[in-house]
Amino acid sequence: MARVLIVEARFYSHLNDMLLAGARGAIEAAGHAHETITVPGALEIPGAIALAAESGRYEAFVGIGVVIRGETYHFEIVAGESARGLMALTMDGLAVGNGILTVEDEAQALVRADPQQKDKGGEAAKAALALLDLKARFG
Ligand SMILES: Nc1c(NC[C@H](O)[C@H](O)[C@H](O)CO)[nH]c(=O)[nH]c1=O
Ligand SMILES: CC(=O)[C@@H](O)COP(=O)(O)O
Repeated sequence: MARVLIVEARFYSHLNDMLLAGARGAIEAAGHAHETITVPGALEIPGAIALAAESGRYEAFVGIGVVIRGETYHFEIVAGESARGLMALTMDGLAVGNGILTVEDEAQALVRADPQQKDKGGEAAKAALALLDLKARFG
């Protein structure tokens, strides 16, 4: 049984609740354990995963969050840099799934957060577990 750490940026609680339900459901369906920690925003997710990875307590990680475009360039920074940070962790050999929604509006977020619709939380968890399987195969 693997221990999966979910790192959520709780910027929109109702959306995160759906994303977390999808991610947790996927992890439990695969027979693994999960723990969740919360950070202020998506920009803090990669750093939190890096810190947690150093503990050696977890075999896989899932980033969960929602970034909705506002009026300024900040959307590009938060969306792009959180994704870049997670990709850097993956390229460094960690099993990381990216469940950070980067969307234009809440309607787009709702469809993607809902486990009964696009289930991006569950998708991210499955991606992390797929990388964990590859680590076992190639490790
Ligand atoms: N606007 C959103 C943010 N912004 C906050 C940043 O992620 C970060 O916490 C801050 O810049 C301090 O470093 N975060 C989200 O997760 N979603 C947003 O829509
Ligand atoms: C993605 C964001 O940072 C966004 O929510 C911030 O809104 P604004 O660009 O209007 O400050």
